[in-house]
Amino acid sequence: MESNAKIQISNLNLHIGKQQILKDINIQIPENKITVILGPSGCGKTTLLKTLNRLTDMYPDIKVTGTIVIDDIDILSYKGDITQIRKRMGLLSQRPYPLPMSIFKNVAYGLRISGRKKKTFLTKRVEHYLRQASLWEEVKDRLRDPASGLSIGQQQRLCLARGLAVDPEIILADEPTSALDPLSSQAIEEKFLELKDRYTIVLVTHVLRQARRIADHVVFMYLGEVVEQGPAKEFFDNPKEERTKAYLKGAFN
Ligand SMILES: Nc1ncnc2c1ncn2[C@@H]1O[C@H](COP(=O)(O)OP(=O)(O)OP(=O)(O)O)[C@@H](O)[C@H]1O
Repeated sequence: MESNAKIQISNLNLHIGKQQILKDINIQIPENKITVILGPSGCGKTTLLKTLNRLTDMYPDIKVTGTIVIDDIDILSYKGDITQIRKRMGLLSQRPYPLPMSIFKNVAYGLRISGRKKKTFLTKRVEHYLRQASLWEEVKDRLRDPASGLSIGQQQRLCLARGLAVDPEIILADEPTSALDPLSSQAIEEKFLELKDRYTIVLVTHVLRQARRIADHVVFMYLGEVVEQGPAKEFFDNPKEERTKAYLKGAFN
């Protein structure tokens, strides 16, 4: 394994019923970098992301083989409490899903379930994570209002704050800007660039321009396979595979 690989995926295969969705995937995801998983619709990006925190456990007809090693633990064969694994990863989905409660409680939720209930502690930490997600200034005077009253872009930043509050090491983001306006998208991208010093970020997107703006490392998938992967500069400036070259030219977006 590369010395700085945070996540090592080896020989990963995933079937849903008889259909093979992921085919012999081998990926090294470097620590404290933004790894972008790129590829056309239906190539398996979201499914791959779901295997990383074992969300695939929820589907009885999914069969997964191979290994996903995170800091020396193969999370696929891990028999302990899966929430311990999931707690190490914050998840951002395409559309924000704030909990049906106040802005404050949304962020405090993760802290509360891990047993931190003291009011003064919660107040400080909620401010801290809202600042980290660049939302504090916009919401500090209405922390008790329902989160559903925020704009979609604000809700996504709230979900980021909620995710950060459980103190993860990894952020998994599935097209987190696809429902956002350009300014809100930019805010999320800038946040990721800032956060990568402290977190390993895995971002699924099919927006090439976004990948060019923020990726350190790129994994290009097509029809359930990894076609090519490597440092972003090399990937964009000097792609090796014909399918990558075609994709970068916009042949099958
Ligand atoms: N629960 C499921 N049951 C059956 N097939 C599924 C299921 N989930 C995903 N698939 C299939 O697996 C393939 C990969 O889907 P996935 O959502 O991972 O692709 P994607 O690259 O994320 O696509 P997009 O960019 O459109 O979100 C698709 O052919 C999809 O139809």
